[in-house]
Amino acid sequence: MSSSQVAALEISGLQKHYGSVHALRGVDLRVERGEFFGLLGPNGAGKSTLISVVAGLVRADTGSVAVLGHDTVRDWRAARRNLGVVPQELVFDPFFKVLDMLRIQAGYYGCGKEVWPWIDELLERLDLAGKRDQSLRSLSGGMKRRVLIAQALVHKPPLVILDEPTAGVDVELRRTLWSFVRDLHAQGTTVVLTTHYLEEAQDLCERIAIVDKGLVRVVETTKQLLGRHPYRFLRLQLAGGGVLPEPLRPLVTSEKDGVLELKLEREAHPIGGVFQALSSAGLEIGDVQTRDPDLEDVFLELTYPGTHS
Ligand SMILES: Nc1ncnc2c1ncn2[C@@H]1O[C@H](COP(=O)(O)OP(=O)(O)OP(=O)(O)O)[C@@H](O)[C@H]1O
Repeated sequence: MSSSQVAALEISGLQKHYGSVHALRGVDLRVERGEFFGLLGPNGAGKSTLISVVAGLVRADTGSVAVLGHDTVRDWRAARRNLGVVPQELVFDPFFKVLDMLRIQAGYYGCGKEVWPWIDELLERLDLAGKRDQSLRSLSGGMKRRVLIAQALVHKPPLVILDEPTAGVDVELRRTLWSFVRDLHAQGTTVVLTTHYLEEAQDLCERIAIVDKGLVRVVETTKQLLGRHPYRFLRLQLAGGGVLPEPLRPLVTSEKDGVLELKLEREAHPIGGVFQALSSAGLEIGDVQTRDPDLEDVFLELTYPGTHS
Protein backbone atom coordinates (compact mmCIF):
# COMPACT_ATOMS: atom_id res chain seq x y z
CA MET A 1 0.00 0.00 0.00
CA SER A 2 1.73 3.16 -1.15
CA SER A 3 0.54 6.53 0.08
CA SER A 4 1.78 8.14 -3.13
CA GLN A 5 -1.06 6.63 -5.13
CA VAL A 6 -4.41 8.39 -5.30
CA ALA A 7 -6.56 7.34 -2.36
CA ALA A 8 -10.04 5.91 -2.87
CA LEU A 9 -11.21 8.37 -0.23
CA GLU A 10 -9.29 11.26 1.28
CA ILE A 11 -10.93 13.32 4.00
CA SER A 12 -9.14 16.34 5.48
CA GLY A 13 -10.06 18.57 8.39
CA LEU A 14 -13.79 18.03 8.11
CA GLN A 15 -15.95 20.00 10.53
CA LYS A 16 -19.71 20.17 10.71
CA HIS A 17 -22.07 21.89 13.12
CA TYR A 18 -25.82 21.39 13.30
CA GLY A 19 -26.69 24.51 15.29
CA SER A 20 -24.87 24.06 18.57
CA VAL A 21 -24.10 20.36 17.93
CA HIS A 22 -20.52 19.90 16.78
CA ALA A 23 -21.07 16.66 14.82
CA LEU A 24 -17.63 16.54 13.11
CA ARG A 25 -14.69 18.12 14.90
CA GLY A 26 -11.91 17.89 12.33
CA VAL A 27 -11.99 14.46 10.71
CA ASP A 28 -8.97 13.26 8.72
CA LEU A 29 -9.15 9.88 7.06
CA ARG A 30 -7.57 8.14 4.12
CA VAL A 31 -8.91 4.93 2.61
CA GLU A 32 -6.63 3.25 0.08
CA ARG A 33 -7.85 1.77 -3.18
CA GLY A 34 -8.93 -1.82 -2.86
CA GLU A 35 -9.42 -1.76 0.90
CA PHE A 36 -12.34 -3.21 2.82
CA PHE A 37 -12.61 -0.50 5.44
CA GLY A 38 -14.79 -0.30 8.54
CA LEU A 39 -16.12 2.90 10.08
CA LEU A 40 -17.30 2.19 13.60
CA GLY A 41 -18.53 4.32 16.44
CA PRO A 42 -21.26 4.58 19.03
CA ASN A 43 -24.62 6.20 18.27
CA GLY A 44 -24.26 9.87 17.52
CA ALA A 45 -20.50 9.62 16.84
CA GLY A 46 -20.87 11.35 13.48
CA LYS A 47 -20.63 8.44 11.03
CA SER A 48 -23.80 9.24 9.09
CA THR A 49 -22.88 12.92 8.95
CA LEU A 50 -19.46 11.96 7.58
CA ILE A 51 -21.02 9.73 4.93
CA SER A 52 -23.57 12.40 4.02
CA VAL A 53 -20.77 14.91 3.48
CA VAL A 54 -18.86 12.42 1.31
CA ALA A 55 -22.05 11.74 -0.66
CA GLY A 56 -22.61 15.47 -1.19
CA LEU A 57 -25.91 15.43 0.75
CA VAL A 58 -24.62 17.60 3.58
CA ARG A 59 -22.20 20.48 3.23
CA ALA A 60 -19.31 20.62 5.68
CA ASP A 61 -18.39 23.87 7.45
CA THR A 62 -14.71 23.37 6.64
CA GLY A 63 -12.45 20.69 5.25
CA SER A 64 -12.42 18.68 2.05
CA VAL A 65 -13.26 15.28 0.63
CA ALA A 66 -11.80 13.68 -2.48
CA VAL A 67 -13.07 10.49 -4.11
CA LEU A 68 -10.39 8.89 -6.30
CA GLY A 69 -8.70 12.28 -6.35
CA HIS A 70 -11.84 14.23 -7.30
CA ASP A 71 -12.89 16.96 -4.88
CA THR A 72 -16.54 16.42 -3.95
CA VAL A 73 -17.34 20.14 -4.22
CA ARG A 74 -15.16 21.49 -7.05
CA ASP A 75 -15.26 18.31 -9.12
CA TRP A 76 -18.53 16.87 -7.84
CA ARG A 77 -19.61 15.19 -11.06
CA ALA A 78 -16.49 13.04 -11.30
CA ALA A 79 -16.54 12.40 -7.56
CA ARG A 80 -20.14 11.21 -7.72
CA ARG A 81 -19.47 8.96 -10.72
CA ASN A 82 -16.80 7.17 -8.73
CA LEU A 83 -18.94 6.71 -5.65
CA GLY A 84 -21.91 4.52 -4.71
CA VAL A 85 -23.56 5.13 -1.35
CA VAL A 86 -26.08 2.78 0.20
CA PRO A 87 -27.86 5.05 2.69
CA GLN A 88 -29.63 3.98 5.88
CA GLU A 89 -32.91 5.51 4.87
CA LEU A 90 -35.06 4.33 2.02
CA VAL A 91 -35.38 7.16 -0.48
CA PHE A 92 -37.08 6.75 -3.83
CA ASP A 93 -40.24 7.36 -5.75
CA PRO A 94 -42.67 4.62 -4.70
CA PHE A 95 -44.49 4.52 -8.05
CA PHE A 96 -41.51 3.49 -10.18
CA LYS A 97 -40.99 -0.11 -11.15
CA VAL A 98 -37.74 -1.64 -9.93
CA LEU A 99 -36.06 -2.10 -13.33
CA ASP A 100 -37.18 1.31 -14.65
CA MET A 101 -35.91 3.05 -11.55
CA LEU A 102 -32.49 1.40 -11.83
CA ARG A 103 -32.16 2.31 -15.51
CA ILE A 104 -33.19 5.90 -14.80
CA GLN A 105 -30.71 6.02 -11.93
CA ALA A 106 -27.95 4.81 -14.27
CA GLY A 107 -28.93 7.61 -16.63
CA TYR A 108 -28.23 10.18 -13.91
CA TYR A 109 -24.62 9.02 -14.03
CA GLY A 110 -24.47 9.28 -17.80
CA CYS A 111 -24.73 5.50 -18.25
CA GLY A 112 -26.91 4.04 -20.99
CA LYS A 113 -27.71 0.64 -22.41
CA GLU A 114 -24.16 -0.56 -21.89
CA VAL A 115 -24.92 -1.03 -18.17
CA TRP A 116 -28.22 -2.89 -18.68
CA PRO A 117 -26.55 -6.32 -18.49
CA TRP A 118 -24.91 -5.17 -15.26
CA ILE A 119 -28.32 -4.08 -13.92
CA ASP A 120 -29.67 -7.55 -14.78
CA GLU A 121 -26.74 -9.06 -12.91
CA LEU A 122 -27.43 -6.84 -9.89
CA LEU A 123 -31.08 -7.94 -9.88
CA GLU A 124 -29.96 -11.55 -10.10
CA ARG A 125 -27.31 -11.33 -7.39
CA LEU A 126 -29.60 -9.50 -4.99
CA ASP A 127 -32.47 -11.95 -5.60
CA LEU A 128 -34.58 -9.20 -7.14
CA ALA A 129 -35.01 -10.67 -10.62
CA GLY A 130 -38.58 -11.75 -9.87
CA LYS A 131 -39.47 -8.22 -8.72
CA ARG A 132 -38.11 -6.25 -11.67
CA ASP A 133 -41.57 -5.19 -12.89
CA GLN A 134 -43.06 -4.49 -9.49
CA SER A 135 -43.53 -0.98 -8.19
CA LEU A 136 -41.29 0.00 -5.32
CA ARG A 137 -44.19 0.67 -2.98
CA SER A 138 -45.37 -2.93 -3.32
CA LEU A 139 -42.07 -4.33 -2.00
CA SER A 140 -41.37 -5.47 1.55
CA GLY A 141 -38.83 -3.57 3.66
CA GLY A 142 -36.13 -6.19 2.97
CA MET A 143 -36.77 -6.06 -0.79
CA LYS A 144 -36.64 -2.25 -0.75
CA ARG A 145 -33.27 -2.47 0.94
CA ARG A 146 -32.02 -4.75 -1.85
CA VAL A 147 -33.18 -2.17 -4.39
CA LEU A 148 -31.33 0.51 -2.46
CA ILE A 149 -28.15 -1.52 -2.76
CA ALA A 150 -28.66 -2.10 -6.48
CA GLN A 151 -29.39 1.61 -6.92
CA ALA A 152 -26.04 2.55 -5.41
CA LEU A 153 -24.19 0.22 -7.76
CA VAL A 154 -25.83 0.81 -11.16
CA HIS A 155 -22.89 2.85 -12.43
CA LYS A 156 -20.24 0.36 -11.23
CA PRO A 157 -18.53 2.79 -8.85
CA PRO A 158 -14.98 1.92 -7.76
CA LEU A 159 -15.79 3.13 -4.21
CA VAL A 160 -18.86 1.83 -2.40
CA ILE A 161 -19.99 3.10 0.99
CA LEU A 162 -22.53 1.06 2.90
CA ASP A 163 -24.17 2.79 5.86
CA GLU A 164 -25.59 0.14 8.19
CA PRO A 165 -26.72 -2.06 5.30
CA THR A 166 -27.77 -4.95 7.52
CA ALA A 167 -29.63 -3.00 10.21
CA GLY A 168 -32.90 -4.80 10.75
CA VAL A 169 -32.56 -7.21 7.79
CA ASP A 170 -33.02 -10.95 8.01
CA VAL A 171 -30.26 -13.54 8.01
CA GLU A 172 -30.82 -14.48 4.38
CA LEU A 173 -30.39 -10.96 3.05
CA ARG A 174 -27.37 -10.48 5.24
CA ARG A 175 -25.78 -13.57 3.72
CA THR A 176 -26.73 -12.58 0.15
CA LEU A 177 -25.40 -9.10 0.70
CA TRP A 178 -22.08 -10.10 2.20
CA SER A 179 -21.35 -12.69 -0.42
CA PHE A 180 -22.06 -10.09 -3.10
CA VAL A 181 -20.00 -7.36 -1.43
CA ARG A 182 -17.09 -9.76 -0.91
CA ASP A 183 -17.17 -10.54 -4.64
CA LEU A 184 -17.24 -6.85 -5.54
CA HIS A 185 -14.27 -6.31 -3.26
CA ALA A 186 -12.40 -9.28 -4.74
CA GLN A 187 -12.87 -7.67 -8.16
CA GLY A 188 -11.17 -4.49 -6.97
CA THR A 189 -13.97 -2.33 -5.55
CA THR A 190 -13.06 -0.35 -2.45
CA VAL A 191 -15.65 -0.89 0.26
CA VAL A 192 -16.34 1.32 3.28
CA LEU A 193 -18.77 -0.12 5.75
CA THR A 194 -20.46 1.17 8.87
CA THR A 195 -22.18 -1.36 11.04
CA HIS A 196 -23.21 -1.91 14.61
CA TYR A 197 -22.64 -5.63 14.14
CA LEU A 198 -19.05 -5.76 15.26
CA GLU A 199 -18.74 -9.41 14.34
CA GLU A 200 -19.41 -8.46 10.74
CA ALA A 201 -16.78 -5.74 10.85
CA GLN A 202 -14.26 -8.13 12.39
CA ASP A 203 -14.92 -10.72 9.68
CA LEU A 204 -15.00 -8.39 6.71
CA CYS A 205 -12.83 -5.32 7.28
CA GLU A 206 -9.08 -5.19 6.78
CA ARG A 207 -8.77 -1.82 8.48
CA ILE A 208 -11.04 -0.01 10.89
CA ALA A 209 -11.49 3.58 12.01
CA ILE A 210 -13.23 4.21 15.29
CA VAL A 211 -15.10 7.51 15.35
CA ASP A 212 -16.27 8.99 18.62
CA LYS A 213 -17.72 12.42 19.39
CA GLY A 214 -16.95 13.74 15.94
CA LEU A 215 -13.31 12.65 15.82
CA VAL A 216 -11.43 9.68 14.41
CA ARG A 217 -9.98 8.11 17.54
CA VAL A 218 -8.07 5.18 16.02
CA VAL A 219 -7.27 3.85 12.56
CA GLU A 220 -5.65 0.44 12.57
CA THR A 221 -5.75 -2.90 10.86
CA THR A 222 -8.33 -5.17 12.41
CA LYS A 223 -5.52 -7.42 13.57
CA GLN A 224 -3.68 -4.54 15.29
CA LEU A 225 -6.89 -3.41 16.96
CA LEU A 226 -7.55 -6.84 18.38
CA GLY A 227 -3.92 -7.17 19.47
CA ARG A 228 -3.84 -3.83 21.30
CA HIS A 229 -6.39 -5.03 23.86
CA PRO A 230 -4.47 -5.64 27.09
CA TYR A 231 -6.86 -8.26 28.44
CA ARG A 232 -7.88 -11.83 27.95
CA PHE A 233 -10.83 -13.62 29.43
CA LEU A 234 -10.85 -16.77 31.51
CA ARG A 235 -14.03 -18.76 32.02
CA LEU A 236 -14.01 -21.27 34.79
CA GLN A 237 -16.30 -23.52 36.68
CA LEU A 238 -15.31 -24.68 40.13
CA ALA A 239 -15.85 -28.36 40.79
CA GLY A 240 -18.11 -28.54 43.84
CA GLY A 241 -18.60 -24.75 43.98
CA GLY A 242 -16.76 -22.70 46.58
CA VAL A 243 -15.97 -19.03 47.03
CA LEU A 244 -13.24 -17.32 45.04
CA PRO A 245 -10.30 -16.05 47.08
CA GLU A 246 -10.41 -12.32 47.81
CA PRO A 247 -7.71 -11.14 45.32
CA LEU A 248 -9.50 -12.75 42.37
CA ARG A 249 -12.97 -11.37 43.10
CA PRO A 250 -12.50 -7.92 41.49
CA LEU A 251 -11.55 -9.65 38.23
CA VAL A 252 -14.94 -11.33 37.81
CA THR A 253 -17.00 -9.73 35.02
CA SER A 254 -19.90 -12.17 34.99
CA GLU A 255 -21.28 -15.20 36.72
CA LYS A 256 -23.92 -17.37 35.14
CA ASP A 257 -24.98 -20.92 35.91
CA GLY A 258 -21.87 -21.45 37.98
CA VAL A 259 -19.54 -20.23 35.18
CA LEU A 260 -17.36 -17.32 36.19
CA GLU A 261 -15.72 -15.01 33.65
CA LEU A 262 -12.58 -13.24 34.78
CA LYS A 263 -10.99 -10.38 32.89
CA LEU A 264 -7.23 -10.71 33.18
CA GLU A 265 -4.68 -8.10 32.32
CA ARG A 266 -2.14 -9.97 30.18
CA GLU A 267 0.87 -8.59 32.05
CA ALA A 268 -0.45 -8.23 35.58
CA HIS A 269 -2.53 -11.38 35.84
CA PRO A 270 -0.90 -14.43 34.29
CA ILE A 271 -3.28 -17.37 34.11
CA GLY A 272 -0.83 -19.54 36.09
CA GLY A 273 -1.23 -17.13 39.02
CA VAL A 274 -5.01 -17.57 38.96
CA PHE A 275 -4.66 -21.35 39.05
CA GLN A 276 -2.20 -21.08 41.93
CA ALA A 277 -4.53 -18.82 43.92
CA LEU A 278 -7.40 -21.28 43.39
CA SER A 279 -5.31 -24.22 44.43
CA SER A 280 -3.99 -22.41 47.55
CA ALA A 281 -7.62 -21.75 48.52
CA GLY A 282 -8.32 -25.48 48.19
CA LEU A 283 -10.59 -24.98 45.17
CA GLU A 284 -10.73 -27.44 42.33
CA ILE A 285 -11.31 -26.39 38.74
CA GLY A 286 -14.11 -28.27 36.97
CA ASP A 287 -13.83 -26.68 33.54
CA VAL A 288 -11.75 -23.87 32.07
CA GLN A 289 -11.64 -21.90 28.81
CA THR A 290 -9.80 -18.80 27.66
CA ARG A 291 -11.17 -16.29 25.20
CA ASP A 292 -9.20 -13.61 23.37
CA PRO A 293 -10.89 -10.24 23.15
CA ASP A 294 -13.07 -9.65 20.13
CA LEU A 295 -13.80 -6.40 18.37
CA GLU A 296 -16.69 -5.67 20.70
CA ASP A 297 -14.35 -5.75 23.73
CA VAL A 298 -11.88 -3.45 21.96
CA PHE A 299 -14.64 -1.12 20.83
CA LEU A 300 -16.12 -0.79 24.33
CA GLU A 301 -12.69 -0.27 25.83
CA LEU A 302 -11.94 2.56 23.38
CA THR A 303 -15.29 4.29 23.34
CA TYR A 304 -16.43 3.76 26.92
CA PRO A 305 -13.14 3.33 28.81
CA GLY A 306 -13.49 2.11 32.35
CA THR A 307 -17.14 1.13 32.02
CA HIS A 308 -16.37 -2.30 30.57
CA SER A 309 -15.32 -4.31 33.56
N1 LIG B 1 -29.93 16.93 10.61
C1 LIG B 1 -29.47 17.06 11.84
N2 LIG B 1 -29.82 18.12 12.60
C2 LIG B 1 -29.35 18.30 13.86
N3 LIG B 1 -28.48 17.45 14.46
C3 LIG B 1 -28.09 16.38 13.76
C4 LIG B 1 -28.57 16.13 12.43
N4 LIG B 1 -27.99 14.98 11.99
C5 LIG B 1 -27.22 14.54 13.00
N5 LIG B 1 -27.27 15.36 14.06
C6 LIG B 1 -26.50 15.23 15.33
O1 LIG B 1 -25.13 15.12 14.99
C7 LIG B 1 -24.48 14.14 15.82
C8 LIG B 1 -23.89 13.04 14.95
O2 LIG B 1 -24.97 12.29 14.38
P1 LIG B 1 -24.76 11.15 13.28
O3 LIG B 1 -26.14 10.71 12.83
O4 LIG B 1 -23.82 11.62 12.25
O5 LIG B 1 -24.07 9.99 14.14
P2 LIG B 1 -23.91 8.45 13.82
O6 LIG B 1 -22.54 8.10 14.26
O7 LIG B 1 -24.28 8.18 12.42
O8 LIG B 1 -24.98 7.79 14.78
P3 LIG B 1 -25.83 6.43 14.56
O9 LIG B 1 -24.86 5.32 14.80
O10 LIG B 1 -26.85 6.53 15.65
O11 LIG B 1 -26.41 6.47 13.19
C9 LIG B 1 -25.56 13.66 16.78
O12 LIG B 1 -25.44 14.42 17.96
C10 LIG B 1 -26.86 13.97 16.07
O13 LIG B 1 -27.91 14.18 17.01
